[in-house]
Amino acid sequence: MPVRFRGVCQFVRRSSSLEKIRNIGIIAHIDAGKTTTTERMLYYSGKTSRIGNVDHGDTITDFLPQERSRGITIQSAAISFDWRKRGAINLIDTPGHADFSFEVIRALKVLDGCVTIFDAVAGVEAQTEKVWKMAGPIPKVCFVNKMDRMGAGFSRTVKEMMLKLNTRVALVNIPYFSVDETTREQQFRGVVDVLNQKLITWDPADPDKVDVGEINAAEQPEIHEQLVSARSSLIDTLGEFDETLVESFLEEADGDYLKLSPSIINKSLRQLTLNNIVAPVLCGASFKNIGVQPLLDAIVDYLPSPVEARLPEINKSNYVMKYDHSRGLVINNNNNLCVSLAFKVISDPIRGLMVFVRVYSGVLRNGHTVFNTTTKQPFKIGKLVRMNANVPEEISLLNAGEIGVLTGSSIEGNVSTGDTIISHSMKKDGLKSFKKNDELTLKINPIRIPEPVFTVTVEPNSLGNKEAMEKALTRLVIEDPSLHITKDEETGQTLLSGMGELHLEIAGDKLINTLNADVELGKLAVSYKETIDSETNVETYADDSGYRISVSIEPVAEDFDANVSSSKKGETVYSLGIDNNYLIVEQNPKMNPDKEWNYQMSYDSIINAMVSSSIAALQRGGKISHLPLHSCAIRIHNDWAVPMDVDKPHEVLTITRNVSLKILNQLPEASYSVLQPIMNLEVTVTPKDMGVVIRDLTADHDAVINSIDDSNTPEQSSDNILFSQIAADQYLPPDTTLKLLNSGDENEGIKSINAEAPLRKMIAYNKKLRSLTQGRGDFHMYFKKMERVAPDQLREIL
Ligand SMILES: Nc1nc2c(ncn2[C@@H]2O[C@H](COP(=O)(O)OP(=O)(O)OP(=O)(O)O)[C@@H](O)[C@H]2O)c(=O)[nH]1
Repeated sequence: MPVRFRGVCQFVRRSSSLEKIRNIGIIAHIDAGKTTTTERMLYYSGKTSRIGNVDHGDTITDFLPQERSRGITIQSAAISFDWRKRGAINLIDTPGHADFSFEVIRALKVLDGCVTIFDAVAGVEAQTEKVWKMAGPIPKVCFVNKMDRMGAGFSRTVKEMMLKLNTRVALVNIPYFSVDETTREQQFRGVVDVLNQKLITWDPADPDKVDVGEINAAEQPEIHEQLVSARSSLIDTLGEFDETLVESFLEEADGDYLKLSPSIINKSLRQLTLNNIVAPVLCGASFKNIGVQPLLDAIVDYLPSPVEARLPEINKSNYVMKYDHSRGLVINNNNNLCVSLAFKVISDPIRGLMVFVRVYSGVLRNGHTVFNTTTKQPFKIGKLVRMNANVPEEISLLNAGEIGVLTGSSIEGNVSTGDTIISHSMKKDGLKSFKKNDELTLKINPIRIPEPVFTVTVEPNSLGNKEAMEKALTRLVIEDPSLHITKDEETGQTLLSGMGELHLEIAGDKLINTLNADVELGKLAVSYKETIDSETNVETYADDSGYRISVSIEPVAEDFDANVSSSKKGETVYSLGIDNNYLIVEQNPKMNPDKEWNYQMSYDSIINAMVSSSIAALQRGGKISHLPLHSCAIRIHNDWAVPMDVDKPHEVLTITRNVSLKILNQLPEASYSVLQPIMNLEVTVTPKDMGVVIRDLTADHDAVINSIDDSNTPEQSSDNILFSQIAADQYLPPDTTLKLLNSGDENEGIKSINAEAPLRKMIAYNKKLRSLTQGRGDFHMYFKKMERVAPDQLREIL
């Protein structure tokens, strides 16, 4: 499929002032319309000359063959475009399927704002709730999409937003319907612009025809009444938090809701959105090309520029971080300190390794030598590019606040997802100007990797293929760190673990068809783990050459937070990356890297050796079934020491590993437990199917039912009593086409069953639900926690 970007030269993008840049993501439940909306944004911005369609497999951002054939987004795609000279938007279209949540997590790490899309028929769906929570304090604009569908409910969806997402809303526009002359049915035609008091309608036959008209109170009394109510409600909401707006309302507008100027409302709404106090809401039907231009305006009007975004979380509490309007973020008062985060790595068959980075401070330049503070290695940047989905555009530099890609053979093996990169903004080889134990140890807090719950065995089809298989697997994990490779110590088999059935299916497909590995994948199995229930002994290794390492291992809680614990005086906690495992190093005053360091080995290489050996020891597994250990912390006590004259960390690695294995072995089998993944389920069914589905869930799937809600009216909890009151006070226009398709039949009053169940009981449940409900039921499942397996179930599992 030829790429259809408009314009001849895509290689020069005007450098935009920082205030105009918007680094945003589109997040939502699967199928809400993220890719369809992105495609319209590209078209209306002038970036493309034709509108692609998800259902025809020809959109810009879903460019992987698997995405095009399945009609779903699998990986986040980044694209940059300008909007009416007002904004330079860097947009990441994220996947909605729960199995690809890591793609959303890593995109959110580098984004300043997001657009959350809602399906107006389905309302606030399970994965939308999840990604909304994941986005946390990131400012959000909401878009109620698919307003053209039968059963769409704008107000019902907005009410759900308040109740399920506990957010205050500000209706920027509300839907406009008119009667179709041939069918005599109400049809979604456009929106009422609440701020500018205009009626905006789109021509269904021509995507470029938009009509902006006045609203005449005498001729359109109903619409006018809705406009007055919506505007009053909007101003009242903003007024609760913004005294300046109230003053303008009383003095300049004489208390008349229609007189307050759009610019004053906009300014107030922008500030409250940036502070995450309210979420602006708009509506449309992207598929019908309705409502996308106002959404683009809202992105520029309400979402932050890189000089207004929240500050990155770094490991240096003593560093000052300040925004400068021309330079962007300045860290540690050093204008030349360029700090970037690698948030995504892909290997392209033509261009080789490509590393997506977000520059937080300073300027990242082509050809400069940079320092990876995670691996402690310097390397040279080859080319810098900006990606337009899968089409690169060469650039010479990236300013603070921008997102781009590092390419070239010199980056190969030097940078992975989550690494922090430091460089000098002006000098090519300027690393010497940074202090070894200061700027060069600065790290942006790591990207959280979610728990893998499913595993498959991967076997080479012939022994000669083993090396190629391992190489391909390493490549796979470099691109997607939510996939994990481990070895079964007993059978010697290679295991590939991931977040769900689809995740592993796609990974297997990529391994065989893209990375050309000649392998066989085994049957899907649940990832079980073991943990320890009590602390081990403290075991000390000491010898005459100067090594002294005392180790003990302790269980940690499921919600253990390494960052919080690290702030405890006298110890540093290092996450081991997977399985909620950690290394805790107690400070030895005699071995302080911040003071004079006279050792041949660097402090970091000692810690790296301890981390590697801790991972190896915990992977060796527990005593019940040699399953990898989970929720454990290896503690290095404060008497540790290494010889001054040894320059390789090999001994540290061996000693830590052997001592850890010894103390784990001393622990009796009764002190070990097996853990299994427990999943949250949300099953949506018609009342007719509810009985049979609940019976099946409890009898056959060991599910515990937590609640049964009307799918669109969340259960009342103490958390949302406040928001129930807020929802009751919020003006919401009548839902014009609320009637469901086939209304009057059993589809009315869809119920949502919220339950939890062990993952091992839920394999292939989708297929079973479809057969139980003749295809009417829908189901979503995501990881909740690891839970100890009761002794009577152990035999069944093992
Ligand atoms: N009727 C209607 N259908 C829409 C609209 N927007 C999207 N769709 C359809 O909804 C389906 C899903 O659209 P996508 O854009 O792929 O949704 P998505 O949120 O990107 O999906 P994932 O990335 O896979 O999570 C497709 O069949 C679209 O044609 C809309 O405004 N109206």
